[in-house]
Amino acid sequence: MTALLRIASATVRFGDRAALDGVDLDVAAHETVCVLGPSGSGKSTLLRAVAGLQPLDGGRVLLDGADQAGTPPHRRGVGLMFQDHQLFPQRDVGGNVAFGPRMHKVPRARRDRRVAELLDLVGLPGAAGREVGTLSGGEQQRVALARALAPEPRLLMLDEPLGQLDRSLRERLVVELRQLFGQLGTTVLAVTHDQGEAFALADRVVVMRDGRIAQTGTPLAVWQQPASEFVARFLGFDTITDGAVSGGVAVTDWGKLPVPDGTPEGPVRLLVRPPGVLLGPADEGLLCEVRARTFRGGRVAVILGVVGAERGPALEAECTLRDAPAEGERIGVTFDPAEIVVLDR
Ligand SMILES: Nc1ncnc2c1ncn2[C@@H]1O[C@H](COP(=O)(O)OP(=O)(O)OP(=O)(O)O)[C@@H](O)[C@H]1O
Repeated sequence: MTALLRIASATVRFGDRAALDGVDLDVAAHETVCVLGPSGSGKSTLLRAVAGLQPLDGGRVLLDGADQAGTPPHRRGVGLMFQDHQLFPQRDVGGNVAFGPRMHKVPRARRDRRVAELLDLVGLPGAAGREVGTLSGGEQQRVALARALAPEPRLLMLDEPLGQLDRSLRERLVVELRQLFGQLGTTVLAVTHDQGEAFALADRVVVMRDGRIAQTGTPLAVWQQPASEFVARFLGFDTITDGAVSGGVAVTDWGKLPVPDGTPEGPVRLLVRPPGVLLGPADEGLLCEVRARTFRGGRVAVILGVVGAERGPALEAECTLRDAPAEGERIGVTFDPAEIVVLDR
């Protein structure tokens, strides 16, 4: 199957620094791919290169198999929605949404029908006559989305689409967006620095670092098996330590940890995901003391120090509020081998 979008060895340099450094990425039709990464990792440059707003210094961008070199942005059939969605303030909602179809000389009656349909879809039925200045931030975002969808782009690209909205609104909109893209069969390439947003929206996530792809996979696969320390820390996992593997176990600051079958002997870097840190009575397993508790939604992150190794790295467990031990309490820790990940160095 041909990818709808193929990015092959894409390279963009600013001076002697590569903002994109040989990036390869395919996006299939109807797929939603979210590009994640810290500030400056090249996410926006990647979108701009696909849109034709940023020339490549090397490599190619293909849409439906056709090399886009020399094709100007407005002929690529891609829709773009930026963080500062920049609605036209002098036009009403309908005028904003109809902008693309008008440029493509779509007849008025069809245009009006399309505007009404799209406003229904984004949850703003009947809003065509409203002034843009009277809309809330979330409503403006929806209008920007309807405007980007109006010309029926073969690829929709979103740059921090929900960036400026408050968290609860973002969480709601991201669910709506996912439903909407599923319903329309839209192919989406989105950029965000917010992992929660990416994981909720994407069929596949791509984590970038310094202009390169650090990891790509389904949200679940990346979450459960971060490939490297960089990806693990970017996702917020800090329970990482060195170990020495021998005979199927790793000797670490946290005692002997089971490692996955096939892990080579010798030094390793290990991540213990919080669900793999199991709490029990103080006389069983590794003796730890609760240093702190942090509330995260309905769960509690329990930060543990190993008794007798106070300077060693902290462990983090995850509990329900009811099961969370109190600060200062001593408990015994055992480890679930399924949650131990060997990281690439
Ligand atoms: N026009 C430009 N001129 C010079 N350097 C640039 C230009 N555009 C981007 N860069 C540099 O390229 C690198 C990648 O930038 P890019 O905007 O793609 O990152 P990003 O991952 O989207 O970051 P953010 O999350 O902060 O938007 C950065 O180091 C940036 O400073």
